[in-house]
Amino acid sequence: MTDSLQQRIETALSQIHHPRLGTDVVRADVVRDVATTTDGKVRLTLVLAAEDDATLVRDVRHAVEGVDGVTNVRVDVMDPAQYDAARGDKRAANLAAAGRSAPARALPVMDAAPSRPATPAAPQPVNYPELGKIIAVSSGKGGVGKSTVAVNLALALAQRGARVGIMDADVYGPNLPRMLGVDEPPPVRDQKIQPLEAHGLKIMSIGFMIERDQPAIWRGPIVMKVITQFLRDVAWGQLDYLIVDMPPGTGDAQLSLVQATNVHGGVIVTTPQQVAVGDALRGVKMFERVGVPVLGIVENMSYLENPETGKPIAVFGSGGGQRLADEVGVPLLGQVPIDPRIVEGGDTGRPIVAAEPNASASRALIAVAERVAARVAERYGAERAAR
Ligand SMILES: Nc1ncnc2c1ncn2[C@@H]1O[C@H](COP(=O)(O)OP(=O)(O)OP(=O)(O)O)[C@@H](O)[C@H]1O
Repeated sequence: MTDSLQQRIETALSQIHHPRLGTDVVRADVVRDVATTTDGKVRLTLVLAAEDDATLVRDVRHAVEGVDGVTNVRVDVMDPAQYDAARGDKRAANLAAAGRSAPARALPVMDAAPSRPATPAAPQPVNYPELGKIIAVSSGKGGVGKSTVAVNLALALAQRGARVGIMDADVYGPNLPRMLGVDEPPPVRDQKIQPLEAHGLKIMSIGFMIERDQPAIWRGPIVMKVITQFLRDVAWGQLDYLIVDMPPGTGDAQLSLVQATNVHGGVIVTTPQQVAVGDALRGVKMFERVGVPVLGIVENMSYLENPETGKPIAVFGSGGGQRLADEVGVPLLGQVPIDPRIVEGGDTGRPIVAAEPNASASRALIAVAERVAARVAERYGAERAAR
């Protein structure tokens, strides 16, 4: 079983091209130490040089996540020198075993800063009252439409008259600039970063800070620093909601992001297939572990609409989102149909709720926003007395 899982992983990885080395990542020998468990957990090390494109991290993770039988993926990123040091330095390993300063566990990294010692301690959550209610949009797996839901949820809340900011914490694939049609370095005034604005939203993205295709390897501590900076040093003004587009997955990085501040609610995005393999459930558990109330589940790509009758065609089966919601005792916030205009709008900076407000998908997303607002109001009071 383990062997065949390993083989399937290798086959999936061999489809990923390594641009700098001109071959696939398996032949390029940059994926090392692939470890699997019988329940489908995978851990591997990706060796990246400073000049490599960080999107390789996401591609590798997505490829492994897509392998049949895989339930959880963890990718540790190291540069070649770190890898050699970590593998060759027995003295450091012995020290670590003796409980003294452990060797640096390389995590995703940006820039060529010297490696820092070990994983950072869990940060103390800081309150930012001016940010309003902080809502983290997450998913157990990549590619389920988490960013799409985050962006359209933010827009629909703004259309209801709320003051809304949206922040992209997805370091491996910051999608917000493309999806919202804004992409320039944010200006800095009075030592505050000014968020960009589009469609009535204030927007901050890690994507604004790095050049497209710029070599960027991300390191855990730096990611945390960027997130803290986004919360603390951005001139958001007074908001009613800050929507955070989280990195996909349910690992330590996600937890520490949620621990940087008091998150008021989590929204889990899933597709009917992901419900079946339990990724969405893990997403719910992740929030529960750190005491973030789960506002509900959004089932995305739930069905296709029959173009003639308008009736739903359940391509991937139906009822999964509702069953999961019942199982974990949270509401199903909505079922968003498959609509090619979502892809088009995402690529051209015109999210569907803004571009086609009457489409079924938009109506579903607007209803999600209404339920989110209602759940938040139930828990914490109305978004603003005057509204
Ligand atoms: N309901 C939908 N109908 C059709 N296409 C959709 C739908 N929802 C999302 N998509 C498309 O699926 C792709 C993945 O969506 P998105 O980037 O929002 O997912 P994600 O979970 O944030 O992914 P990542 O792991 O890359 O961050 C995009 O091309 C998006 O336009």
